[in-house]
Amino acid sequence: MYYEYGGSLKRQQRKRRKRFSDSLSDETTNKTTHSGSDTDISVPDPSLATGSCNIDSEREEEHIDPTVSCSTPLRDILFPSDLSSSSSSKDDNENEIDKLLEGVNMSELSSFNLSSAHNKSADKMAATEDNHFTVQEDRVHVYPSGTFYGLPLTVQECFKKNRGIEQLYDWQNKCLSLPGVAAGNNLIYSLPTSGGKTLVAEILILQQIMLKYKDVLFILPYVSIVQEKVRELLPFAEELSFAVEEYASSKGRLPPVRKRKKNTIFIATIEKGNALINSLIEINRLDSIGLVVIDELHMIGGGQRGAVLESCIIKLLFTSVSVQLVGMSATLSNLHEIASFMRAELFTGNFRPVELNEYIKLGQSIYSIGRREGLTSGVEPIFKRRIVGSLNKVDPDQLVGLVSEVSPSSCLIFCSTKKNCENVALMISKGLPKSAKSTKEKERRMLIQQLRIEAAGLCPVLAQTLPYGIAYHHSGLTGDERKVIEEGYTSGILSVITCTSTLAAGVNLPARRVIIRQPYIGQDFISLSSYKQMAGRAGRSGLCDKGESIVILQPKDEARFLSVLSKPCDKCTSCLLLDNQQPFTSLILSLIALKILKSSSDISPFLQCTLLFSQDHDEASLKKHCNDIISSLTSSELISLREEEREGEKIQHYEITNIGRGVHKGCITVSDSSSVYKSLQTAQSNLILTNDLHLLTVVVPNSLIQSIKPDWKAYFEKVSRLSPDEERVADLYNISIGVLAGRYTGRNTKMTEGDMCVYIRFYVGLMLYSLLRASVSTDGVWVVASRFGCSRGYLQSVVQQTCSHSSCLVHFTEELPELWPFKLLLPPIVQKLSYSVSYNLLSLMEIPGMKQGRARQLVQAGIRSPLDLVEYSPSDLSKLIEHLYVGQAGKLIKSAQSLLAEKAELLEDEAYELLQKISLNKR
Ligand SMILES: Nc1ncnc2c1ncn2[C@@H]1O[C@H](COP(=O)(O)OP(=O)(O)OP(=O)(O)O)[C@@H](O)[C@H]1O
Repeated sequence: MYYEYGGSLKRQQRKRRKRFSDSLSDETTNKTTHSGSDTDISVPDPSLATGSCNIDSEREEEHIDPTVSCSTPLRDILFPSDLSSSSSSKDDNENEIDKLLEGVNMSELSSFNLSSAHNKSADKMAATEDNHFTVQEDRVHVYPSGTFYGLPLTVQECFKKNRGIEQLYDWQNKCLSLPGVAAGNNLIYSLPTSGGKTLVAEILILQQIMLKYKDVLFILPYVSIVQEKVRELLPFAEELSFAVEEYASSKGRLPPVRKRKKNTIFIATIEKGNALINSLIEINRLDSIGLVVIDELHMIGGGQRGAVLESCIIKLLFTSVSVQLVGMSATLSNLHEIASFMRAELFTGNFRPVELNEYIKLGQSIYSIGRREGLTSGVEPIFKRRIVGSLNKVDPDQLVGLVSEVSPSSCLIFCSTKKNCENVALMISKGLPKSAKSTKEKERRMLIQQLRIEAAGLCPVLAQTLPYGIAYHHSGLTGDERKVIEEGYTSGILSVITCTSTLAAGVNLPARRVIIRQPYIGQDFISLSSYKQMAGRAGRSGLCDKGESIVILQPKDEARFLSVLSKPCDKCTSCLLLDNQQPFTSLILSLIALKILKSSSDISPFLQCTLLFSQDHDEASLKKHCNDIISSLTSSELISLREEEREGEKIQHYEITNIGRGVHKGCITVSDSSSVYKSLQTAQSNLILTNDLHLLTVVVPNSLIQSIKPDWKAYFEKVSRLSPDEERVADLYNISIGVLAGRYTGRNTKMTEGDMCVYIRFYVGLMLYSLLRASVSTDGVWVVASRFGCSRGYLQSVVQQTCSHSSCLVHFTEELPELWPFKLLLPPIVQKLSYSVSYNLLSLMEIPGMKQGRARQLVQAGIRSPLDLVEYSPSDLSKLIEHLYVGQAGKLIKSAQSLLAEKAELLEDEAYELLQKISLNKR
């Protein structure tokens, strides 16, 4: 079935024209009453609507639609072009709209591939293979002149000023000019790493925020990337007057407070994004979201997290609210399948602004990865050159030579293990000539100082490598250490980073040369998508004019590596049926809780919204899975059923129970639900609150218990030194010092699986407890990690996971009145854990970019809160705080100011929302 671009465009034009006309008549007939309660000022606001100017007229000035006449001075500033003087009459506006929507022919898009899987405006329909195909698109959407893709020219200025971007790449322009994209259809686009995909998403986001006045959800895969994106968008938010909110780790309010004056970009991890969508569906506010952007869409095939992402998309497809979905990826092979699932237009290309040359190194020779003339399939090495210098025992891969060749340009070296990263960093620093230390000597000394102060310590390996401009980077380092190293590398103080594969996906650090030391990640052979992620870090526009990647191969790995390269990228398959269909079970429970899946008659349309269905098409077997799940949810009392007979057919109606709602709200796995409930019930009848040890042991997530191997010696020693109050907690869990001694000495190793879980739970509880007690000292995390025989980064990740689980338990217990004490006791635990600092630092740690060491220095100088901090000028603060440079001081003060302004605005918005509810109730 061919997708009629022209035909559908006409329909969209008519629809859109109607929308614009409606909004125009609203504008002209009732200037003060807008649809949507957030802009309805018919409700009096005694506290805010005083004075000559009311809040909503301010809002109108801030959000100007270029297609609508407006006489405010701000419009003239934002749209200096002829548009600002367009007539306000409805007919003229309709003509203007016609002009905006008119498509014109364009030359062939030979290097791009466009297809459409589904027209978003069409009714929900079964996604079948023949719904999509590739077409040569011959029409483009033309944006009004004097605008930047429909946006005010200030947006263009912002990109120039903050990113140095003068002009869009040809593909970016073509993608944004697709009529379907401009009309709000779903979109998937796939280009190589560094192709500039994010910019397209950002322009689409700004169009929603500034032209359609909708909020946007931007889903990114990792906490670090979310935080980086928040930092990147803050200057835009300030200049263009929108809000940016972080939804990662313990941050992000559910449901979000509705803002009156601004629209918001919620930047979220997959899990938080899903929770945000749930919360908005629950309060009937999903329509405040106009667009959901998903970066690294291939994550959909990535196990449990992939299943959460798929569930999130399914909810958006299955609700009646229309939200535009945009997904991007560099490594998706079954794009058509995913596009069919997401009912999305597809745009693919091979553009890379900076050339990437890919090599392999075998022995002393470098080969280009290529296709020799006449070769019909696969790739093969083409000899390029020999590396000068002999192989030696210390540096058998000639890494020192490979790094020196590009020095002082940047180089990333991917290693298969964390230990290997440290060893390679040390080896290279020893192999370089002493003179290498003289480059950027002062800056490197300052960086070392920064690690000591802000990240609370300097590890012996980094102490040796940093003077040479080399660092290692992996999950064993604390978040603060990683941040300092990343900043050092981005600013050019460091030129070499040895890292594990997580850096390729989790941090945006480009390099002139990327070296992959072995084609392995841990024990596993490298996959094509991991290779592409790593190699793709080489060469970024603005950084260098070309990039190179070199994979070091041993002869035994050569054939296997070349075969990986010649295969297509990994296929993304649905993960809903993994782990005994747990994700599918959670999704169904969630849909019932959200009242989207109400009865057995909704099953079929729901299934057709799943990736499972797009990939499998076997509705009968999927229905069977659903029915099994419904039965198991009923027998575990998470839902209840009511049967009805309609026209001779039996219909089952689904109803969520209290515990079911708790499980859904707390994002608890259904299989864990009864054990979580029981453990809270048991704990409640014996709560020990004379210290935090009991509560901390209660909130340890089951998933952690399965992955931790205790250091039995440390465990034994710790338990032997417990205070009487702490011993009472150990007794509650039946922790025996004799058993611990047996494990430690290797004599008594027998233990049931259940007992082992209890012992590990208490062990993790002790780790967290020790950390909170040690947090009064600067190096708490270092001391506790070494005491428990783990890395400080790992300890932080244990804290992070426990924090997330504790937040889940708070939501779980909120729905269960019988577990009321936890609703009150857990939030302070989450807060303490999330920063792992003593109470007196908590307020300062809320400032974005604040590191623990710096917060301690500030408190010692009498600055205890963001409010105290904003009293200072950058130069005074710099004089007061040792090793804080004026620039850094200025940044901290600015962050504190933004935080306070944000909090004040939030309070205002909350008050307004409350007043609005009161006044509605009175009517
Ligand atoms: N039109 C442009 N002109 C100049 N630089 C650009 C342009 N578009 C993007 N860039 C820059 O190119 C770099 C890579 O862009 P971006 O991060 O968007 O790529 P990507 O395709 O999203 O890569 P990845 O798959 O690694 O996330 C960034 O530094 C970005 O600012």
